[in-house]
Amino acid sequence: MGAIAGEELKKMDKTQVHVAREEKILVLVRLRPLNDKEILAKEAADWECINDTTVLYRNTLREGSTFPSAYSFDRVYRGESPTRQVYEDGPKEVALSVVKGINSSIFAYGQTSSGKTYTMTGITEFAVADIFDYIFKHEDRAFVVKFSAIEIYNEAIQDLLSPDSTPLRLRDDPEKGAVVEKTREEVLRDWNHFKDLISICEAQRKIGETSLNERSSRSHQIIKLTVESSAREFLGKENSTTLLASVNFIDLAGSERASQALSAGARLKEGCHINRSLLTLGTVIRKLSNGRQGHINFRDSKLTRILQPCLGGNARTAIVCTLSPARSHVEQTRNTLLFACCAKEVTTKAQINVVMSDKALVKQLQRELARLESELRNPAPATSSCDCGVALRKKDLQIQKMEKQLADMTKQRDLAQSPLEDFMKMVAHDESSKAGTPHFRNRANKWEDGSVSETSGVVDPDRTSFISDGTSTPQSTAFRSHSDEVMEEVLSPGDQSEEYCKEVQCIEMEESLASDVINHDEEERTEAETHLEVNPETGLAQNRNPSSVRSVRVRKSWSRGEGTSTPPDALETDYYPGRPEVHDVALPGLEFGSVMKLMRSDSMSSRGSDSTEAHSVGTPMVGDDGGITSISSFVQGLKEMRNDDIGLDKEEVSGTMTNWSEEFERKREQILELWETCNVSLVHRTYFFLLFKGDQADSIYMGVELRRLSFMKESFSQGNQAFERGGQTLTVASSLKALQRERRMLSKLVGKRFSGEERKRLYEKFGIDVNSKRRRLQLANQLWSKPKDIIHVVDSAAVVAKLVRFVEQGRAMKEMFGLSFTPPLPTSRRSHSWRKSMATLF
Ligand SMILES: Nc1ncnc2c1ncn2[C@@H]1O[C@H](COP(=O)(O)OP(=O)(O)OP(=O)(O)O)[C@@H](O)[C@H]1O
Repeated sequence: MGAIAGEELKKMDKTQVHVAREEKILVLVRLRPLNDKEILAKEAADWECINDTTVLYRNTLREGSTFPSAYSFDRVYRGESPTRQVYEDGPKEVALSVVKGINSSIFAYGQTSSGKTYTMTGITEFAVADIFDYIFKHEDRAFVVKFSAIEIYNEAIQDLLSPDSTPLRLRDDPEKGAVVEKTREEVLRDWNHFKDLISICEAQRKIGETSLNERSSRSHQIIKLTVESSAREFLGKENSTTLLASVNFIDLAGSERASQALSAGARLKEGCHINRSLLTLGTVIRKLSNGRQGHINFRDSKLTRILQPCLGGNARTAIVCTLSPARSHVEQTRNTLLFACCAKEVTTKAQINVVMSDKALVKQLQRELARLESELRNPAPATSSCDCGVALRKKDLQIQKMEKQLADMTKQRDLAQSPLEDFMKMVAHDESSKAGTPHFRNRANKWEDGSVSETSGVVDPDRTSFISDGTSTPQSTAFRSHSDEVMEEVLSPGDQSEEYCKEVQCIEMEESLASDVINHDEEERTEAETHLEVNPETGLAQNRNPSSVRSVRVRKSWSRGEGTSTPPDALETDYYPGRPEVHDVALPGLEFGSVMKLMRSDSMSSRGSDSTEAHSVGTPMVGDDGGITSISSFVQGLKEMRNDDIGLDKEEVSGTMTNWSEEFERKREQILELWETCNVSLVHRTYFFLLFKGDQADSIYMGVELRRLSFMKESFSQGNQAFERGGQTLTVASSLKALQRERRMLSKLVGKRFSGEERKRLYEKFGIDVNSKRRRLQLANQLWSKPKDIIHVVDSAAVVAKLVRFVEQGRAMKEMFGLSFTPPLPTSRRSHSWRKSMATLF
């Protein structure tokens, strides 16, 4: 079967050619008169058709019922309405669709004894008569009408034309749906033949007596007429086509209450099957009426499988719902009406079914092909405008796609730019701070000249500085820990405001550290809290809750304060592809590698410095941002210093070579002391100490370090600023302040890097009471504090190395960084016990 095509179809008038017409199921309601039994029982007729479409429940005794009393359908029929009228008003048109190649179904639904068989018998006869009539009137067409009939009895399919009671099988056909196999089909010859076949069916159909119906149908009966027709003029020709459709006349068994039908035994069993299959039908109809949402359980009964095409498929369908008006059946009547209400919402999609001969099909396809080829060769104006439309639509799609790509790329660019812009702002701020005009603003708190809003109360646990409301100047509210007090005299107002800005900028990075503090054990919490003790001098209150510290943290800063020369390049490892991860020394919160890169490069250019920050060595390695420099930046700084003319000549180098072992010890002692005097970063000391252990190739670095430190010491002792490379300056105070900050940062790592047991051993080793408060800070303060005690030095280096995740790899590391200045000479291994110490310490 297929769509309408072919010569023959050209003969059909336009109204006949409806392809896949969608329409609602036609629903009629027929009210029968009270039967003799009901009259005898003086039953009241509670239902009445008040017009052609509405049936009304008239029971004054039941007023106040929640059920509706009026129901409307396509047509309703009162008891005295003849079946002919019922047929003519709707089922006729539906049934006669079959002669035009459209499948159709008419079925009766209702409770037992409501008049289904009475109605369907009439409708079937009228329809067949009309079909015959149509055939007689259309002599130009050759018709073939086939008759078949089945019943579904107790969920078994029986052929009503066959005496064989063997159940028929139901098979799923991909095109036709459920097909009953081996059904006997009779070609109808005439009216009489039809009547004979109907008689056979009536004789075969299971009828039983119940208290409600003497001749109660105990099965669902389906009479099927299949109508084929072809135009006579094309018969036998290769271009002939055939219209093929079926009409089903379905007389359902009636729902019944066992108590009312007084059924028992076989009747009761039949009733169960009937009710179950009708229940499935009701469910299917209800789901279909809801718009086919979800699974529809057609396969739950043979009835619904067979009826599937009638219920929303390729068929026109009419349902006649039959009712008993008797008061005793009011519930069953209501159920029927509810079914009818659902059914009228169900839509079917019928189409004309055309069967083409193979030859006709080939010819049809050839014609279609020729037409398309001709269109291609000679595009009509209409066609070309159509092409233009298609091209335009394509272009539109392309534009839409490109616009989306553009939007995505813009988003990506903005994402990449935002950290850069942030940094630019910071740099700008840095510059303006230097110029003495601090004007930093952060998201949470508006600062002007270093003040902060009342609600914020920013507390930096590291600097233990407190910033209060606008009435308190940074100077007056500066709250310092004991270690910061020494800085008092060196902080100018400008310095302070800049420092505050930087602190806020640092907050984001420090947040991770703070959260470590918060999330660690109680000991850690105690330390963090005691860190924020009230300044007894100012008596200013402050927020001591670490979580409030976190809440105001805003942004990481990569700028550095003056006097702190450690570069903010803890992620410098990004510039050393392939470097073992173990060399990366970065504090928590420094995982913004790409951001760092951007900021770093921009920072340098904005300052007009020639890599100043990356080249500074030896000064405290924790900047204002709290970051600890990486080993790579440390090495970079060493190389720069080595390459510069700092007064070392070859004679000096070669002279020291002669007795290098002694020279090394001597220089190392000096360096250790100078580190302490000049407040050199503990991380720097650790790197240097662990990298340079006595190889002659190290001599140049030892010399450079010694000279640099000596110069620094001299400058400090004269009260001058020690210069750092690139114009950076360093004072005793600023170097000490940075060193103290570094100690605090390191103290926060103690809980992360060492287990509880290891910490306990460390406290004991460094003479710290394991139950004392702020013992981690005590430990950090102890590190590298005894330059003359080599055991202490070795232990300190081991602790710091672990805190910053530096793993000494001796020569391999140095060579990797290209630190050998002179060709390697035979090494005289010193008996430094640091390795041993590292192993036993933790
Ligand atoms: N509209 C009607 N006018 C007059 N008599 C009717 C009408 N409808 C039904 N009857 C009569 O009511 C009785 C029951 O009808 P019928 O057998 O058609 O009911 P049914 O719904 O098919 O019952 P079941 O489901 O038990 O088979 C029959 O005697 C029939 O003649």
